[in-house]
This record gives sequence, C-alpha cells and structure tokens, in this order.
Amino acid sequence: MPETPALTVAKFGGTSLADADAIRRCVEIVRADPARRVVVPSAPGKRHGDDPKVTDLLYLCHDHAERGLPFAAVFERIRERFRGISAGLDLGAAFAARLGAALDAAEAGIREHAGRGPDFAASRGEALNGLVLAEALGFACADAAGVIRFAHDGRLDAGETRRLLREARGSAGAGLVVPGFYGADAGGTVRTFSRGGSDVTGAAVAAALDAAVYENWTDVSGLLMADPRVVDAPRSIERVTYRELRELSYMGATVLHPEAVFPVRAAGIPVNIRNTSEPAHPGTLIVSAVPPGEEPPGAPPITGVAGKRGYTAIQLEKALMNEAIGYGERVLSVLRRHGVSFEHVPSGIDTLSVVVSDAEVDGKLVALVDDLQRELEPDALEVDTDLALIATVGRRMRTRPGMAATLFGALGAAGVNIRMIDQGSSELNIIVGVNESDFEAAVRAIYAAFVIG
Ligand SMILES: Nc1ncnc2c1ncn2[C@@H]1O[C@H](COP(=O)(O)OP(=O)(O)O)[C@@H](O)[C@H]1O
Ligand SMILES: N[C@@H](CC(=O)OP(=O)(O)O)C(=O)O
Repeated sequence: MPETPALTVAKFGGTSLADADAIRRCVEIVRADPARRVVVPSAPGKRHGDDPKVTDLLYLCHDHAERGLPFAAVFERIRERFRGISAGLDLGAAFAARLGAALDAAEAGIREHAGRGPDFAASRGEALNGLVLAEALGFACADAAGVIRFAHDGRLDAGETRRLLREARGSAGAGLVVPGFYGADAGGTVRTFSRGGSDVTGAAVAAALDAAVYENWTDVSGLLMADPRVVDAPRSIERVTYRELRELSYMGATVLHPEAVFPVRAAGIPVNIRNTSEPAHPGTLIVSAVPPGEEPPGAPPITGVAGKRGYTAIQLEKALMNEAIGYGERVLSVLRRHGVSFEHVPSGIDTLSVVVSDAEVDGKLVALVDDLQRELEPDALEVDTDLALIATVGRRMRTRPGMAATLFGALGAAGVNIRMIDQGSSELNIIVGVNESDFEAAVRAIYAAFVIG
C-alpha cells in the first residue's frame, strides 16, 4: 500500500495576511513545500501601528447593528481592504465578482444576526480571507462552519471535527484552505474561539488530519527569549517544551493561543513557530521533551524570561502560624468566597502572602481584606500594590547550580528591589515580584545575566 506522504498544516496569522504583498509571500511559502497542503488563514491584520484589524472592524459593525445604527461606512472599509487585496493579487474579474457577492452576503448576515451575539460578524474576516487564499493557491476552500464543530460548552468537539475534516480533505484535491477562528455548533450556529483563536483552528486541523507538523506563521522568528518590546533584538528559542511554553505564555509571551496547545500536545504533533518575513529562519519548535543528549552545547541555562504588570500581594503575619493547622486553608477559603483566584502563595514560618492579579480583585479588595482581618486575626496584614511578576523559565535550570544566585545578583546590581520570590514546584521556573516601575530594568538585567553572560 502506498504510504500517505507527510502533511504539514500551515496557519498564517493576521499580520502575515494584512495586504496583497504579505499574502503573496504566504503563497510562495506554501508552494515551496509540497507537504503544505492544508492552510489555515486568519483575517487581514494590522498593516501598520494604528491600522485596525479586519476582525476589530467586524466587531464594530456588529455593535452598530445591535444598537440599530447604520454600519455601511465601517463595512465599506472592510470591502476596501478585500478589494485592494484581490486587485493586488491579480485574481481577475470573475473572482472579484464572487468576492463582492460574499461581501454583500456578509454585510446582510451581520444585520440578520444582530441581537444574537457577535460571533457571526467576527467570523467573516476569516471566511472572506479563506476565499482569497484558496483562489491564490488553487486550493479548495471549506466553510469552517461545516468542518469545525463546537460542543454545547463552547469548546471544540474534537471527535466530530475529526470526522468532518477528514471527509472534506478527502474530496479537496490538491489542497484545502480551512478559515481560522470559527466553526459552528451541531445546530449550525456560527461560533468563534476567543481572540487570537485561528491558532486553535490550526491545532485542531493538524490533530484531526494527523499532520506531521503544525506550522504557525507569524511576524517574529519564533518564540523569543524575551518580549522584543522590552529587550532589544532578543535571541529566538530553538526548542521549547510544552510545559515551558505554558509558563512563558501565561506570563505574556503570547505567540500561540493557550488553547492551541492541547490538541497538538495530545496528538504528539510538534508546533513550529515561523516568520513569514524570514522564511529561511527555522523558528521555534515546540515539543513534548528534549532528551538531555540533544541539548545544544553552550545553550543558555534559561529558555526565556517573561513577565506582567498588575499584581497585588496580601501579606499576613501571625506568631506560630506554622503550628496553626488549617490557617492557609482558611485564607484561601476567604478568597474562594469572594470569587478570587490566586497566582502564588509564597509562605515563611509565620508569614503567608497571597499574590493576585489586579483584575481579579477589582472592586473587591477592601471587602476581601476586611474578611481576612476579621476571620484570620493576623498580627499584621499588609497590602502591597503595583507589583510586576517576572518568570525566569528553563528546563535546564534544574541541573545547574547557582541559578538563583545569578538571578538575585543581577537584580541587585541593577538596583532592583525584590519584593517576592516563588520557585514553582516544577523547578522550571523562578518567579520574582518587583515594583512595576522596575519591570523593564529587571527583565533586561535577567536577560543580560543569563543570555548575554
Ligand atoms: N517572547 C516573545 N516571543 C515572541 N513574540 C513575542 C514575545 N512576547 C511578546 N511577543 C509579541 O507577540 C507577537 C506575535 O503574536 P500575534 O499577535 O498573535 O501574531 P499573529 O497576528 O501572527 O497571530 C509579536 O509581534 C511580538 O510583539
Ligand atoms: N482574527 C481573529 C483571530 C486570530 O487568530 O487572529 P490573529 O492570527 O491575527 O491573531 C482575531 O483577531 O482575534
């Protein structure tokens, strides 16, 4: 029996499909490798700093429609973008007419769906861009509403999606375009993933079609060792494990939607983050594990550093807290009652801190602290605001001595005051809390100490 040749599923992000020139580069990338037979596009993204994403314009159309206001002027900007793309790609008059009809149907659909949530409107950017990309590639285009199935709880129905996609792939010929970001429930109602969700479609499609690799094409050469807006030209990460990625992306290194990890991880499919503007760069490979023998010699001891502002620490001190059975549990039960989830709970002999994100305690902090005072009767209770958390992450850290000393030494030398320390139990991660005003200096100092050396 002939072996099925390996399949690569290639997802292209909005910045990679923002205009005709950008789309042409994506078409060249797909054509450069015959394994790239299934393509998942986002909607056209920003062409420059303050340009709107087509998806944002579509949400705006929905908001107008919902309030009974005219939205033709906003929709005209979307038409203009797609007309420019179609003309710039020389897709011809017949396709321009087809695209025009699809735009008319989208505009009418947004009006019809007003009052039924924004998902239909938001999905049209990917639906229309799918038509464009399929035409440019000579591939078939699926309607994602027919192949990406949502369960009742709004999550992906992986089993049904697998069946539907395999059917569509079987009858598609040369190649298939599956628009990202949306699908439909069993009743046919269009649903979207959360923002950035074309990554999730790409992962679902790769898992359903047993792809050998899921390529995620974006505007950076893979996951970088630090946020490029904070550190000047950070190195890109060659290989990262799913666990490291989870730690880094939770703290803001967001090249991949967090939900996109699960379908491919479960299927053991590696994810390759690549740069459309630098296609020769190998990018970052996300894998389950890196065997010790395959670690590149001379690799930096950390995989990356990421962080976020906007945290508050509530510190409780009580003599003999260490002997008071259930003290920690009572603290956390107060949080639970207020519907607050916590990030970290670093503790000492007679002290315990709870670190929460500001968004979690917005409007609840005073009542929460009152209850902690009354029910836990601490000797002292302090609320520390304006905290930034920084995670220094790396699988190689476990086996290298002196990591904490290097980290704290670098922060000390940069004049950064450390207000909290927590080492994740996975030993993959050391988290420090610093003043928000020290955030950038701290990230740069950590990067310099571990990567530049
Ligand atoms: N550690 C990091 N590595 C790479 N990119 C990062 C990191 N931290 C933040 N970013 C930002 O994430 C952006 C890419 O993600 P995203 O907006 O989802 O792209 P796309 O439109 O291709 O889906 C980059 O432009 C970069 O500014
Ligand atoms: N277009 C959608 C989905 C998406 O994934 O877009 P991008 O690949 O540009 O992040 C959004 O803006 O949320």
